[in-house]
Amino acid sequence: MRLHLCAVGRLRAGPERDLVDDYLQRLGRSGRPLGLGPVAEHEVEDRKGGGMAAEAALLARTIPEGAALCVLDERGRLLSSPEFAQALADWRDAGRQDAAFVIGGADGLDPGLRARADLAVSFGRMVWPHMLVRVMLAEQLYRAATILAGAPYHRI
Ligand SMILES: C[S@@+](CC[C@H](N)C(=O)[O-])C[C@H]1O[C@@H](n2cnc3c(N)ncnc32)[C@H](O)[C@@H]1O
Repeated sequence: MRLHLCAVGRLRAGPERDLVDDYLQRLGRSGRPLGLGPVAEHEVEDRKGGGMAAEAALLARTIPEGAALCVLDERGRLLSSPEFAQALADWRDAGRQDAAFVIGGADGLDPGLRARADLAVSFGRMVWPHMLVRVMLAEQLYRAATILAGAPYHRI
């Protein structure tokens, strides 16, 4: 199952970029034997001030047809890392070819896109900047792969 990180906004060179690159590289290696990956990042930017709806239209173009859709949203479900890993395994085992993980922009995610999601995941009730959410998502995807592989990275 191919994995897609779809985000509003560009992650410029810096510590967050380095962390995302590191976790995605590790995910690429750990995920391959599990049938998870490759991982692709898609960044969109609406320069015309069209708001959430315009961003949703740009994001929608990056989400492959039939992909399992997971949105990141502070109003979403609070999952443990093993529960998140299980969601990935369930989509893979159900024969999904793609899974897309979507991070919104400054105003959040368009309600229509949120309504389409198979899963809305919250990293807590506080609002995080989109670039930190991308780092945390990359780490949780890598952690999920290690959990599914039975590797010792996730110790609890
Ligand atoms: C700066 S936040 C936007 C917050 C916006 N006020 C809202 O209502 O969604 C940018 C994006 O980061 C993600 N995000 C921020 N905090 C989050 C959290 N606690 N859990 C999951 N995703 C979060 C969401 O995808 C959000 O659209």
